[in-house]
Amino acid sequence: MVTIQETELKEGILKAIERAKALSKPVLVSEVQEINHIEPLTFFAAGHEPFLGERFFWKDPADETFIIGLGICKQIQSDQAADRFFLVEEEWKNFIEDAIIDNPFQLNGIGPLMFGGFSFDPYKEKTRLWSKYSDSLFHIPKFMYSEINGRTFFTTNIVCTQHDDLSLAEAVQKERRTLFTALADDIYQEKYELINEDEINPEKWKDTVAEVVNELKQGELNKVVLARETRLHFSQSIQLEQVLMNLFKLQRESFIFAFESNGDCFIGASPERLVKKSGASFFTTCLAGSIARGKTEEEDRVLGDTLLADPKNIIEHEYVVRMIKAAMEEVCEEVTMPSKTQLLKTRDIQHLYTPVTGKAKKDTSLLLLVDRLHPTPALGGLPKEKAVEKIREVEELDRGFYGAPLGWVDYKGNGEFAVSIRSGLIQGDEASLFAGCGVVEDSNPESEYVETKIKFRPMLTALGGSN
Ligand SMILES: C=C(O[C@H]1C=CC=C(C(=O)O)[C@@H]1O)C(=O)O
Ligand SMILES: [Mg+2]
Repeated sequence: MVTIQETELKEGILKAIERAKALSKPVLVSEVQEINHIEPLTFFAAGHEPFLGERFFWKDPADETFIIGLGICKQIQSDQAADRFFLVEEEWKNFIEDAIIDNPFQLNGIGPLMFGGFSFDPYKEKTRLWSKYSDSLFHIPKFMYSEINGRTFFTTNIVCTQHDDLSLAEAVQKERRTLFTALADDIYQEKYELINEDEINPEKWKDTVAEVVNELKQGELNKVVLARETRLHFSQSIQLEQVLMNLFKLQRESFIFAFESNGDCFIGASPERLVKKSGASFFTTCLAGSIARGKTEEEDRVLGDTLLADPKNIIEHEYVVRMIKAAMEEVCEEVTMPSKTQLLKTRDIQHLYTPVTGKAKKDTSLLLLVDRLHPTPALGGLPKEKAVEKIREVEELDRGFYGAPLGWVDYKGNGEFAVSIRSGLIQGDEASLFAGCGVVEDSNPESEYVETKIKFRPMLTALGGSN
């Protein structure tokens, strides 16, 4: 059994209350302790009772970083479209500025940290589908488990006001003890079955692809990514723990994420990094151009070679490389990337892949890079603004958080954002899945349709819908 030490939480809280009085504003106290290993999913599941609707889960493709948050000690939320990345960063900085932080460890992803993301396009007309997620939404958890390069940590975050007293420490310690006791429980399991899949207007979607191809031929636009939705109905409420467990088993080489908000949950397994910051180093990814996996090793290799040599996919990928390289060169002193395009393979699909790294110029923040990169031509198109306008005009779908930056930033400014593809929105006994594809001059609507069908597969399988 994992135990937690009763620490100097009281001292921190007393200090924070004093500071809250002096500054006349709430003050965060954050305490980090190194603990024994806990299965990340067990930790997430232990929050089922006390923190349902207030949890998040994050795993990176290399299994170097697992971050799971339970409860919300502070929310950063806005529907303001202009300067949204900058505004979130400002609010985050203000919040941690006067915090009392007890963290003796020099690692990223522990201590005060905000987790969340942004909508794809805050200027797109909203529907009810995404009513639980504002255009910018971040949670600072109450309790957080981090596994960083094999070491495991527990963070407690408490916001103290001038009206609080020491009873706050007792309440938090009690909550912590209850949580650690729940770790011994079995993961709660429920039997739910897919009863019906409703693809939203596939024929109309193909017509839109054809129309956009015609426009691309006229030359003003080079590429537009078009996405679509499929709606699933289940026999009873979908059990998130189960879905996460399936993603965990089947999509290990991807980012795996879940982000609950007011009863809904945005969840997925994305192979695409938007950007990671560790000190002055930035890591980003060009991922575009797709083909199916083979049934045998030989067939898989042939498909991979076909993809690497296919002119339509090469150009689809090249537009992404061009844009990301230019964006990185603007904010970095040096930018490194391999000269040859590589393949990235997940269980259901393979992609053209070019990793890009850079050493940032002084004072370049993670959210500044997010602003420069989002949406890359892997989700928007080229030229960026015109492509996003085209999507806004022709796409039926309300993308919400799909295809947008989702991830975390810690109090030192380090963190990581994935591009939240291969994802879905779970709403009780229903779910919407999203998938898109890069439309270029040589695109064929039927093949793009088939490509999006493959891209639904990771989530569909995790939900028990196909294999
Ligand atoms: C838009 C999606 O994938 C993007 C990422 C990789 C490959 C893509 C493609 O080949 O079209 C897409 O640009 C999605 O999965 O919904
Ligand atoms: Mg494609």
